[in-house]
Amino acid sequence: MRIALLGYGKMGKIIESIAISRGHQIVARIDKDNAADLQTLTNEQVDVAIEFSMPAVAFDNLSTCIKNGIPVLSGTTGWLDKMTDVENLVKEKNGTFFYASNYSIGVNLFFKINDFVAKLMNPQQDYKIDMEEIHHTEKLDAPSGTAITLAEGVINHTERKEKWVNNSSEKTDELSIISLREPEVPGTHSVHYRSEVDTIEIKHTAHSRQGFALGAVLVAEWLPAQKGMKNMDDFLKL
Ligand SMILES: NC(=O)C1=CN([C@@H]2O[C@H](COP(=O)(O)OP(=O)(O)OC[C@H]3O[C@@H](n4cnc5c(N)ncnc54)[C@H](OP(=O)(O)O)[C@@H]3O)[C@@H](O)[C@H]2O)C=CC1
Ligand SMILES: O=C(O)C1=N[C@H](C(=O)O)C[C@H](O)C1
Repeated sequence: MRIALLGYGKMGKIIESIAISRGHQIVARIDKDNAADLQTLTNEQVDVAIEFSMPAVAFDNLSTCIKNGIPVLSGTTGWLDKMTDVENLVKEKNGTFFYASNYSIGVNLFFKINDFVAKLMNPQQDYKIDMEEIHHTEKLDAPSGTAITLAEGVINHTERKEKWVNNSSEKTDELSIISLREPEVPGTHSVHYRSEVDTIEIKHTAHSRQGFALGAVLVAEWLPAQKGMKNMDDFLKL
């Protein structure tokens, strides 16, 4: 398959090496210095684009691909306020777009575990719920996209929770997400249910970025045959 990489940083480089090891060809590497080259890419040169860039530029990158008829998957976090615009563009252009806050298979199983635990704990009012995410110090956004997905899972299944906040909170209707930044951490997420007598904790620890990158390449292999807005549940049939 002919792949265009949009964003050639930490993730772009690992995705490149996995894609090549699986027999694919990297036909474009778009980064800050050659960002204008994206305008010239067409679906005759590229089968799929993989976008891991930065919150401020992701929407423009994705829109260009959709306008140029290139199926595109994005892992960039911190731009989701523009998702409705992407949906409208995909409809208008009959395009193909895939988004996941986390491409690791393990994290997507963890999302399902999180939903199950939240449902089970919903009636247990003695437990206070809070979350923590830890990432490397270069991360631009907080809370992480993965933490937001987990928080949405908890809120959807917990009657007393209305919204998440990115600070410590004692309000019953708020779900607190604490974001910590430490050198070299690829991504650790935990959800805690704390009572006077015990704590129940579910936790996912990424040991490297390999799981995110492999997931993105597997989705890229599947995506060109799809149409419309797609996500990990469609891909994994979870
Ligand atoms: N969904 C998932 O599974 C995962 C998501 N992520 C997310 O992916 C994104 C990228 O992560 P990561 O690779 O670690 O970040 P990096 O900062 O290492 O890489 C981002 C790259 O984007 C480049 N860039 C800047 N402007 C543009 C532009 N206009 N077009 C294309 N590229 C551009 C940057 O260049 P320069 O440095 O020169 O500015 C940099 O090389 C983040 O939002 C992160 O949260 C990360 C891991 C997993
Ligand atoms: O920036 C990162 O590194 C990561 N970003 C994603 C997120 O915001 O959830 C996924 C993963 O946790 C690594």
